[in-house]
Amino acid sequence: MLQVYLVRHGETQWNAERRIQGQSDSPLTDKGEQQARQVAERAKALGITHIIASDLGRTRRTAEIIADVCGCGVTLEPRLRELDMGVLERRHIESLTEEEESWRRQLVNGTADGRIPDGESMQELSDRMHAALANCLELPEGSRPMLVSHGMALGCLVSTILGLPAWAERRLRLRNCSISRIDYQQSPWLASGWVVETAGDVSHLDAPALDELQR
Ligand SMILES: O=C(O)[C@H](O)COP(=O)(O)O
Repeated sequence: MLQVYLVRHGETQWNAERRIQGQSDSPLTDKGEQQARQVAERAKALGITHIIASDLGRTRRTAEIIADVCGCGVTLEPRLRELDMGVLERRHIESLTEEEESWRRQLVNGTADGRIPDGESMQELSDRMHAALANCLELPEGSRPMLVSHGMALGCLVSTILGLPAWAERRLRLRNCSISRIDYQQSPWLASGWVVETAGDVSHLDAPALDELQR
């Protein structure tokens, strides 16, 4: 049975400032670096063999820290990027006009084909995340990969594995440096294929990220 571990990157400067990132980027905070080091220790204990990361800076940095401790390389996978948040990227979430907030709420409240102007729909996000995940099935027998990605991207992947439509209301919170596990299996008691074993585990972290305090 193939186990795939999913990690959201460490806390960034814009996470802390509640600024929309999407496919724009900001550096990890000191806490984000600390979180990444704690994920790395858990990854080593789990016997992670491959680190596959979104090519954005915050995920690359998180992956590098994990890979250094696990002694493996990092493969960059652009399909693991965060949802493209279009014209609202870089904007502080409290600064949005009513119309701009309505665009963002379409993504949060579940609207088929909802998107921010110049951005991506949740269905488009789901399609590319599942394509990136499917590549893990090509890894050598006995591999144990860890995918380093983003909050909405991983939330969409886990939700769709559970059978929700990509545009379903967002009700799964994945904290910075949380670890989720999905298995590809043929158990007689579960649907064949991908199943969710754990979601959003933060037991390896010793301090909440700012976004936990803000929400
Ligand atoms: O700000 C965003 O774009 C997302 O809501 C969170 O993205 P992140 O997981 O890359 O921080």
